[in-house]
Amino acid sequence: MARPLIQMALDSLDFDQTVALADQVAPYVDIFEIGTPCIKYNGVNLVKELRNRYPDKLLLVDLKTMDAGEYEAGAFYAAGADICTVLGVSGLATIAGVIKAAKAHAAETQIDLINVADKAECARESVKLGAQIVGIHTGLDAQAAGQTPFGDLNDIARLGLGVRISVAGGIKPATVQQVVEAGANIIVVGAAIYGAPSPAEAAREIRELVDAAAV
Ligand SMILES: O=C([C@H](O)CO)[C@H](O)[C@H](O)COP(=O)(O)O
Repeated sequence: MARPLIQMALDSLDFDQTVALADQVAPYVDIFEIGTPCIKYNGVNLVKELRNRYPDKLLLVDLKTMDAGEYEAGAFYAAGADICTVLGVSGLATIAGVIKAAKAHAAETQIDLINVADKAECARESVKLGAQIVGIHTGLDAQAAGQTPFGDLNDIARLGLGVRISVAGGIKPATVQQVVEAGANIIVVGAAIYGAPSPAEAAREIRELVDAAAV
């Protein structure tokens, strides 16, 4: 099995805390995600800072774009994003716009299936348009209401779409093996790392568990 990637969700609003957290966990993660609240608060300057600091890491900007796809995402790809996210619920025109912006910068697009009613159909159509990553995502509010991403991950993995599948939504050490075995190629972890007494130690543990599960 190919080694799944670990994506660190940087969900603080504070610019300096975000950069400091990235520095702590960098040895153990493959992708830095600038989370949606964080990118809204800090904008392209944070993309540029992390790009300059970590030229060799993948950088995902969790825009969750809902409209004006090409226009909104273009600025973030230009600032150094490798991947931007667009909401599946935005519709195919917006998704196509983000994909167009990504192609212009030799970058990638992730569809976020959060709150999409027919996730299989949305994933299929998005992949046809050229999206490279399908994101299964139980957001923070849905998590607080007791939801998890595991059922959706199994359903989407079974489709065999031939693109990478990302999973997000409360992933922690106890659930890493389950999501790797279900076919996730990108494991997103936020609170389980940034909320731990030692984020670096928590990230190291996740790295070991992901690598062990993928053998
Ligand atoms: O995308 C996220 C959320 O919607 C806020 O933007 C989180 O980054 C994602 O859910 C991962 O964080 P955890 O669920 O805390 O692991």
